[in-house]
This record gives sequence, structure tokens and C-alpha cells, in this order.
Amino acid sequence: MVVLSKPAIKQFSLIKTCKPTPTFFPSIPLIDLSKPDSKSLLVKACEEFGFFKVINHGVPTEFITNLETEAVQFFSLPLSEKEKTGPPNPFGYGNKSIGPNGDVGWVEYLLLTTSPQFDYQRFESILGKNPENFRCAVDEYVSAVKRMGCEVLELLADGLNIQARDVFSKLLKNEQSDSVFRLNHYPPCPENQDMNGRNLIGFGEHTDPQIISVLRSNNTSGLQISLRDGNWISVPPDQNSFFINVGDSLQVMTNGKFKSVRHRVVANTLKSRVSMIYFGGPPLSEKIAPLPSLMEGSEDSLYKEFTWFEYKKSAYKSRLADNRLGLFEKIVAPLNKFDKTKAPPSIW
Ligand SMILES: C=C1C[C@]23C[C@@]1(O)CC[C@H]2[C@@]12CC[C@H](O)[C@@](C)(C(=O)O1)[C@H]2[C@@H]3C(=O)O
Ligand SMILES: O=C(O)CCC(=O)C(=O)O
Ligand SMILES: [Fe+2]
Repeated sequence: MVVLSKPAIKQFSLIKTCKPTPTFFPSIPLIDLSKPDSKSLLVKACEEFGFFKVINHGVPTEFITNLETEAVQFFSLPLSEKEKTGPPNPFGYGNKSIGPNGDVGWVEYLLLTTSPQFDYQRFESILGKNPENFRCAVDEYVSAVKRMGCEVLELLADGLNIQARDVFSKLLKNEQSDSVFRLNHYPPCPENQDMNGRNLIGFGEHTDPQIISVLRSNNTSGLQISLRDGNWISVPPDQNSFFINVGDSLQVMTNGKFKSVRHRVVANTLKSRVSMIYFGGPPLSEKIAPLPSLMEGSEDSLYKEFTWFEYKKSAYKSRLADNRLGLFEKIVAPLNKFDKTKAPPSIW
């Protein structure tokens, strides 16, 4: 990535970070997957934050460090070399430009499908004669993280008293699962603030469209999540843990009981941030709808019917910060203010 001149910085989004600091910030839920109470804590975290950190996750450290080494090696290559594996249409190397609709950030990345048919030969010229090391590191890591993500989804199904424990996890385990893997690199940005104290954006605010996202980063800060009250909090980095986001599809399947979390990354002044994210998505043909067993009494679905293909198509027409689910929400008539069992008011 090239060093930015001052006028070049202007094209990036800037966010105001000089808001008055609220007196109390809740801390990010921490879930120990080896503890018997984890399922109820997971449900609570998904309802309140749509985001949590997991420890005792069972992903071997070796898989994490191998992949981080491969990623750092890749991002250290000259830009002209990295660009040979781009553009990300939809998979490959991308630099500053995120998605097809004009979003930009202080980030470079590699977007990969987790499908076994992915053609790593595109990487051959730059990763040496044998792109196998890179492919192996991705495969080992993704399989372990997917296993852990599925365990979390099964605990969640249990915690919600759903009979079929695999109701969510089977979508990720399905051979046709439309899951994505992403390596992000945020180079340090020494002049990451403008004169008004606003920070330069690494990855603009958004929710992830899939079911869940499993994120791991090195020890560099930058990730922030939005709380229900609209305040943003910084997520302290922890390279030994994983962070899990509820995605839009899980919000719909739980009829809004779980909330997909808005999050963003701000550029760091001094250190490089490297993150690796597995986005667990359903097969393209899968209908995304609230689970009947989660609907209480005469509760209606908050969403129109759609398949993952339809949602994804619509998501790729949107900008990062858009409320993508908005287009699929049902217009719910306001609750009748008057008690129908009593006589109507005289104006009727
Ligand atoms: C601006 C965009 C980038 C994105 C596709 C989109 O049009 C809207 C959703 C974005 C997002 C966010 C989560 C993941 O990083 C991602 C791969 C995804 O599935 O949806 C990105 C898309 C992208 O970078 O292409
Ligand atoms: O890089 C990160 O830490 C988060 C990036 C992110 O939210 C995404 O790629 O969807
Ligand atoms: Fe994200």
C-alpha cells in the first residue's frame, strides 16, 4: 500500500471520535466454551449485543499462526504482485475499494470462497511455484473455525430450546454453503486524524449479511461495535480469542430476537492490523425466515420471504453502511392504542 499524501486522505471516510464519552460502557460478553453455562450466556449476548468473545475455543494455535504468517508474507509483497490476484470480482485481492458501490477504506484484503473448487492457481505466480502452503493454511484454519462456529450455533439452538440442535449449523455444514473467507490488512496510518480530530476509517460501519462471522485479529486495536443506544465502543484486541458477530440472516431466523451487530474498523496510527474472518452463510437456495418454533403465540414474521440468493443480490447493490434488512422488513401496522374489548372512542 502506498503512503497517503494529505489531499489523498480526503477521499476516505472520517468519523468523529470527539463525542462526549458516556459515563458507563458495558463490557463485551466473554464466553468460555468449556463451561456448562455457556449456552444461556451466548443467547443473552446475541440478544443484547449481537457480538461476543469466545475463549477455550479449541482452534489450534498452530493453525492461527501459520495462516497469519502466510497472510503477512502475502501483504508484504509489492503492490504490482498482489494486484495480479485481483480484482475481487467477487474473489481475489482488493485495495482501498470495498464492494462494488464506491466504498473505500484504509485497508487491503483478500476475499476467498471456502468452496473446495476455488482456483488457487491464480496465486501461483506470486506465492512461488507452490500455492499449496497458502491453500493448506487457509483450509486448516477455515475447517477449525467453521467447526467452532457450528458448535456455537448448536449451543445457541440449545439455549433457545430448539429441538433440532443443528437448525443453524446445518446451513454452514451443507456442501452448498455460501461461505466466504477474508484476510484484511490495515497498514499503520500515522496521520490518521484530520484537524477536527476525526479518525480515518479502515472499514466503514456495516452489518454482516450472513449467519455468523468468526473474527480473529492480531494484537492491534481498531475494531468497534455499535451498542443498542447508538454509542460505539472499541473492542480490545485479543489474538488468542475469537470474536463472533451475529449476521443479518441469524437476526431474521430468530425473528429479531438476536440482533446483527453494526461494526467498523478505524485506522491505527502505529501498528498494522491483520484480521481473518470466516463468514458462515447458507446455501444460495435456502429460504431465510423466522423459525416457527421461535414464534410465540400469534407472533408474526417481521420479514418478507426471501432466499439467501435474493438477499445477497440485494446486498451487493447496497453501500456498506446501508440498512440492508430494511428492504425485507414487513411494514407492521402500529398497535391499536385502544383496547378492542372496550367501547370505541366517540369519534368513530
Ligand atoms: C459494500 C459492500 C461490500 C460487501 C458487499 C457490499 O455491497 C455490502 C456488504 C459487504 C460485506 C460485509 C461483510 C463481508 O466483509 C462481505 C464480504 C460480505 O459478505 O458483505 C462484504 C462485501 C464485500 O466486501 O464484497
Ligand atoms: O477487519 C476487521 O477486523 C473487521 C472487518 C469486517 O468487519 C469485515 O470484513 O466484514
Ligand atoms: Fe464485518
